[in-house]
Amino acid sequence: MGKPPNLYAFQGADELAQSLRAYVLEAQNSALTRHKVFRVAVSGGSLPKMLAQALLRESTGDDKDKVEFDKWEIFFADERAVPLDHEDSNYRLVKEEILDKAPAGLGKPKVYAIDVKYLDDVQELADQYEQTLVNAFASRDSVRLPVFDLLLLGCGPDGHTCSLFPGSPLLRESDAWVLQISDSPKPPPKRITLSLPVATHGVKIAFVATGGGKKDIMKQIFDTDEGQQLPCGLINAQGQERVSWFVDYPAIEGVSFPARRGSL
Ligand SMILES: O=C(O)[C@H](O)[C@@H](O)[C@H](O)[C@H](O)COP(=O)(O)O
Repeated sequence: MGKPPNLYAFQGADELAQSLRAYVLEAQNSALTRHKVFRVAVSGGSLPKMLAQALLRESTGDDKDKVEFDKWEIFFADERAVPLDHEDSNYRLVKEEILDKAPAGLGKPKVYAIDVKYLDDVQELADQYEQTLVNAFASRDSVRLPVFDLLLLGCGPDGHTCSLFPGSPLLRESDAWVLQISDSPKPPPKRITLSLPVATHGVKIAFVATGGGKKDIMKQIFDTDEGQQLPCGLINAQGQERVSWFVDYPAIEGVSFPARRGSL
């Protein structure tokens, strides 16, 4: 039996962002020591904004507190089947919130967007994105699953994460790396998403969930058996101590699972 996931709770966004920065940079530094590149998967929703608040704040000047974007490879944990400049695009969100605002001194990451040639065929869009991962992570023959150094995920009010929704047959996928969805309960309906095995195999997996709107689902995920069957709960169960949640106090109001408050 491994250890349970880590639940870190903060009074407000600023404290959360500060600790999220320390956590991401620790993951970055250890990945760079291991293989000179930092491979990250990011979600949409409120995450890119919080990530910007974490990464674009002033450095402490410490050697370890340095964002090295030129060594980052950014992938999408899920993406909507829309053009890259569309208001629903997660790529656009990450670009506008983080990349366009990053000072030049941090360097430029390599960003793996979806291939918009395939927008009309979501299965092909998913297959092509899987091929992008195959190429980026070397040949699939030698890699059973792509192992991201860090996955940065959000948690929906129904317990979904990436575009893996509660009760979806996609949760039973054990082979494919990237899946298509044509009837997402959260609009827009057409999306691609990493599969559960890929989402749970990260070296580190972080969830960011803030606001009182998350407290009911947080209670379910952390305090009930049924919650462990929800997509976020499945990642908690399989990822164990590799999973860390960054939440604010309103999001864990009434949650019994022990949270570490105020710092990592
Ligand atoms: O593209 C998406 O729809 C997201 O990747 C989705 O999985 C998101 O992370 C959650 O819905 C939480 O969203 P919030 O952080 O905005 O609550």
